Amino acid sequence: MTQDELKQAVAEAAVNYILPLLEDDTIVGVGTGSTANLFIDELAKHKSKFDGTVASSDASAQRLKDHGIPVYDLNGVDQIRVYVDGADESNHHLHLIKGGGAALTREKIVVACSDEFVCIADESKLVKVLGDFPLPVEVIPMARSHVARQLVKLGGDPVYREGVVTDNGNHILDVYNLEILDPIKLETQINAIVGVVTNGLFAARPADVLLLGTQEGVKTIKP
Ligand SMILES: O=C[C@H](O)[C@H](O)[C@H](O)COP(=O)(O)O
Repeated sequence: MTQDELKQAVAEAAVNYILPLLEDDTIVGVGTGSTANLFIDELAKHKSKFDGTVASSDASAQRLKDHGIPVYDLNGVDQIRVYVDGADESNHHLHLIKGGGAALTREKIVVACSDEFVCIADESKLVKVLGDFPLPVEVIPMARSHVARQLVKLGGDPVYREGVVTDNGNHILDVYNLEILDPIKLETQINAIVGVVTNGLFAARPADVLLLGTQEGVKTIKP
């Protein structure tokens, strides 16, 4: 199977995973990226079985609306039953790196409001140690150089993602050459730098389940 076929398989598996959770008043949290897009397309086939969604990006919100699926403002929603999203890397504890599509902050906010986080990814994303994928950090624009200097002190090589403005109006630094042996500690350290909005480590609140697309089928991995 190609990588795209593996992504399609996990998108379908995610819908099958959440179907028993859906009731008339259920709100589904929806992530961002190519894998999440396939999930949205599969979810649309069941749009009569739940209330609506909260999206983690303007792009996903638009795709959901194009399918006729209601998208709610997070501030008007009490409870998100389940959040489904892709990742750039996952270790075996389901600590993740996310933000390759610059949606990390809204993703982390929606995860924080969700009862369960289902991560969907093809097998190329599962790693022993996080950090081969450069860690995205969303920064307030005027703080970009200051934050970059602090990230160098933490051992990384930050690179400004030129031309990218997040949905929140901020910039992204991609931090190369980190060997992330303690993801929870590094997530906390980077978030403590003044000017950082958030970073792409999802370790303090990891995924609850990883549906991993492999050549042997979709595997369900729990920490
Ligand atoms: O900001 C983007 C998100 O964190 C994505 O979930 C992540 O980059 C994975 O995207 P894809 O499914 O396209 O590999």
